[in-house]
Amino acid sequence: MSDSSTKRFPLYAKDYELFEEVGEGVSATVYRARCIALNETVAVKILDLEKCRNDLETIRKEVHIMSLIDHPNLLKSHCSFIDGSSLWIVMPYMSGGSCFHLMKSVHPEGLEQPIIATLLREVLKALVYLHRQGHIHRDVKAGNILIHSKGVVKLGDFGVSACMFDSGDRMRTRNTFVGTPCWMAPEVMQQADGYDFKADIWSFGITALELAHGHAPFSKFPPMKVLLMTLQNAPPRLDHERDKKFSKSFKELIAACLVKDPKRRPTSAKLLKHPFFKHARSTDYLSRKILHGLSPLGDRFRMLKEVETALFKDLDGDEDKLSQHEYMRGISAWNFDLEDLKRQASLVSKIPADETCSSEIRELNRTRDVELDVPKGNKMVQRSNTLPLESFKSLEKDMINESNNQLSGSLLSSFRRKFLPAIGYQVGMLSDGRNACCSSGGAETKFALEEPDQLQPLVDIKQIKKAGSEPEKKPKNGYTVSPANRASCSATEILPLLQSLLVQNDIQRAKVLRLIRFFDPNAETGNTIPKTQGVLQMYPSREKDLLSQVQLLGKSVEKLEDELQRRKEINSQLEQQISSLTNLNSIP
Ligand SMILES: Nc1ncnc2c1ncn2[C@@H]1O[C@H](COP(=O)(O)OP(=O)(O)OP(=O)(O)O)[C@@H](O)[C@H]1O
Repeated sequence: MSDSSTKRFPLYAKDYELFEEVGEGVSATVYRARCIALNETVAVKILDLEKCRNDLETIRKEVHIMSLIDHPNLLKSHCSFIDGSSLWIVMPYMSGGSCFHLMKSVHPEGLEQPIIATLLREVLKALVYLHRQGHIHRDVKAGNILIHSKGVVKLGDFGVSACMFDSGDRMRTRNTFVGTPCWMAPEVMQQADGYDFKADIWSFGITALELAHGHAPFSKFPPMKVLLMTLQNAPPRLDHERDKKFSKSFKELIAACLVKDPKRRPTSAKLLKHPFFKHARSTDYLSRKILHGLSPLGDRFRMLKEVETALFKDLDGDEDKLSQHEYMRGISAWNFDLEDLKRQASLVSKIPADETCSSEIRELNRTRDVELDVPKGNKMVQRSNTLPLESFKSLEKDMINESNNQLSGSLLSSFRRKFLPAIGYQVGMLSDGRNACCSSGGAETKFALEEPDQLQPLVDIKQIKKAGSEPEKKPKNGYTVSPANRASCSATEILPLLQSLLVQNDIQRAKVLRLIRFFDPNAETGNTIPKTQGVLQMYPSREKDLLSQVQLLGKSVEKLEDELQRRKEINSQLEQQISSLTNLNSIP
């Protein structure tokens, strides 16, 4: 790689010749390209700002960090600029691609120890530098470790990084729920106050396991399950039997990183001195061992995309498949809406603390505040009915899978929401036309539109699994309590969940009405929800973009109406079951 630090890269799209696609993120596509004036091969990451999931500040930050960093193991941008409605980031071309893609295409079972040690050492050097500069990367994973044909390793993607020295709003983003769940540290999931560099050390440990096995721990599970498993299970490890080929020092390195209490994790600088890195070799070794003989990055990327398309042809409605799909693509789209998450969790646990709440329910509510295997002093272990962990802990294991599926589904909805164009973007930034990116950050005019997906109900007890050997019968609505189950399920366990279902219709309804009022503050909503067509007809002269938003919204309202109907049916069945359970419970 030639030293490009002194070169001036042009700031116009016409000065670059784009070739094949070599990578893809949520809102960006990466191309191999040539800078015509300098006759240099580069990578150009093009973000479609109209489709962008991030707000301008986030993008501005990524570009800013990429232009400022100066370390051989960090992917620095040559330049960036806006072309039409796209942001172009020009950077060194890493012809080996990412470790994630490398494993997916050539090493599905993972890499050999000396290769892992070499890769991790380089990544760790990048982290030492970043942490010294006060940055937390927050998305360390194989997908963001890029390799050049000469074996040079660089950590990229600063889309969700945060600065420890930020104040005000920027500081708050340090405490937000971003990253990719499989790699996310427990304290990040729990929104611990002011989590720090050590979050990267956890992700680093997970990345080490990912490189060893070819996939990250829990990668086959949907996001909510990953959250639960990370929080509740013992940290993942290299296995004694399965991972015999790896040294004791590797196992120790992973164990040192994957400690739930961040204070007990080593710093990046200390970790760099770990005996495991004695297994590391030169970067030449990397190029000989893993890059030699590989087909060009574009071909590998195209093949992976074809496999992915064949595997995930029909994603509609299948949340588990969608989850796997996003994992396969290796994207960092999992920046959930935390408020969504809390609201959803509160639906699981929120039990009316008023007269409608029986003493049994109150007792359950009190006893569900179970302390889990999480660092002391953390918010999540405090008594609360609105944070997720208590809620899930309080559910019977048999029930938890079902309700988790529902919750993760909703998180994915949250995730899908990021794809919807932000109207504010189109108005605020793109009308300016060409702008040097670093100076464009102030143009944000995004407004908060509560997206339709947010309205999806969360908690649905699809079924209570059978106890004993009685065959399970699933009625159409998916909820059944067989006589044997009734005997094993206490009313105190079931009633809170049933009650939470009862309040959901009202919540959904209120949200639909709010959305209608958003589009027409004067709308006569009363007790009736107008049909979708009605909403569209209200705005015949609005711009195309707004119309497509309304159409999207309309579809969701229709879905919601169906859902409301379905829930009404479930509710009436549940009421019957509540009364039969109450009767059962009253039998001495
Ligand atoms: N400089 C580069 N050289 C070669 N390939 C690259 C380069 N930068 C990125 N890629 C490829 O493109 C993919 C997407 O890039 P990147 O992760 O920066 O996009 P993103 O939209 O930020 O993704 P994410 O969804 O992970 O946030 C990477 O995983 C990598 O495979």
